[in-house]
Amino acid sequence: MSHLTKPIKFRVAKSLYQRCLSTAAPQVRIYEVGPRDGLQNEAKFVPTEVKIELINKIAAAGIKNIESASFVSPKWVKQMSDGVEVMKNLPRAPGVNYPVLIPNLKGYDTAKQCNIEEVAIFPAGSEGFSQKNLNCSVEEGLRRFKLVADQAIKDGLRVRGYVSCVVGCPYDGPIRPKGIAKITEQLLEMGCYEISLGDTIGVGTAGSVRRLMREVLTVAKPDQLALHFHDTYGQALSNLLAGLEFGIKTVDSSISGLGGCPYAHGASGNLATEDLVYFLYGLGANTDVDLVKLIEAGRYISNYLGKPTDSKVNRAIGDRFKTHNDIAKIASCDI
Ligand SMILES: CC(C)(COP(=O)([O-])OP(=O)([O-])OC[C@H]1O[C@@H](n2cnc3c(N)ncnc32)[C@H](O)[C@@H]1OP(=O)([O-])[O-])[C@@H](O)C(=O)NCCC(=O)NCCSC(=O)C[C@@](C)(O)CC(=O)[O-]
Repeated sequence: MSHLTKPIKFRVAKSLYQRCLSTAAPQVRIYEVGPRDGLQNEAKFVPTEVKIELINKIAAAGIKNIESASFVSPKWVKQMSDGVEVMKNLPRAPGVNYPVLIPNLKGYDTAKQCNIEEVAIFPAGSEGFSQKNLNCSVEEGLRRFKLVADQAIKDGLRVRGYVSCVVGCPYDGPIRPKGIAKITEQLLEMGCYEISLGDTIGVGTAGSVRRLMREVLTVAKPDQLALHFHDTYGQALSNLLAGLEFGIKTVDSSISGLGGCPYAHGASGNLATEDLVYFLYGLGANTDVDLVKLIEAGRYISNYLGKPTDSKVNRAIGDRFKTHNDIAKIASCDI
């Protein structure tokens, strides 16, 4: 039995292991958002070739879903203004999905020229954030996103939906789960195959995530949901554990913990992909991800940006452990 498939000894993780899985190991689908959500907040423009190299390194580590660009207005987010160049020059690895973020039909028409298979639409869960991020009300945002979803589905593309500010909003404060469930339902009705619940400013706790899950699961099945936690208050992993206990199997994360939103000041990066993979190793999950290569990808972008990684695992591993199995052993406390 490999270290990756071995049930671990902590009681909470063992119960999760037993509850979530019918097979030998938990299956968690990782949806990487670093090249988009991670980089969009960087003030200094990251050249197209660096973005492409980062995406290639993440794919080489075994991540199968990598949100690679957005086609938003360059006046609003300049960092993402090279979406066409990224998507036209990006080599596609077999079996890897490269979705892009789309705000409106104009962005969709541009993206459509770039050999894309999946788009993500992103209404806000609060009025204040919708006005700042999309320059329109939640209702108007949903109307525009429906136009995008209708067209994408007609063109044979997959559509993913985000709801942002699912727990708290930097402008409106705490957000009621009922409203988030309603938007989730509307996105499902539009034909989204999955809805990612975004704690955009990272204020959620295991308690607020549980309340949110109970409400949203009245309109969606667990396999129609994904969890997207920013780690501003250091709660992302405990929030994730709370969400996984409801049977959610898709998790968004960002290489090196990069991220933030230009319209949510003070929000930090997403849950780091390296930390997520280490956490999943600990649960005995078979992620098919090579954490050593992932750590290299994280270091590549942190070095380029000239700042320390926000992944605790990347920092802790240092240069001490060189192989996938070494790290898996530490994560399962089996040394
Ligand atoms: C929605 C808009 C476009 C409205 O922006 P607007 O200014 O209201 O748009 P408009 O329709 O009035 O058009 C104004 C100008 O923008 C142009 N324009 C309009 N659309 C596009 C486009 N797609 N691509 C290129 N150009 C565009 C349009 O052609 C026009 O050009 P002009 O005639 O002045 O020369 C703008 O507010 C926008 O781009 N917002 C996106 C902001 C953003 O990217 N935020 C970060 C992503 S969301 C996020 O991070 C949260 C998430 C998803 O990760 C979940 C979580 O973390 O929880």
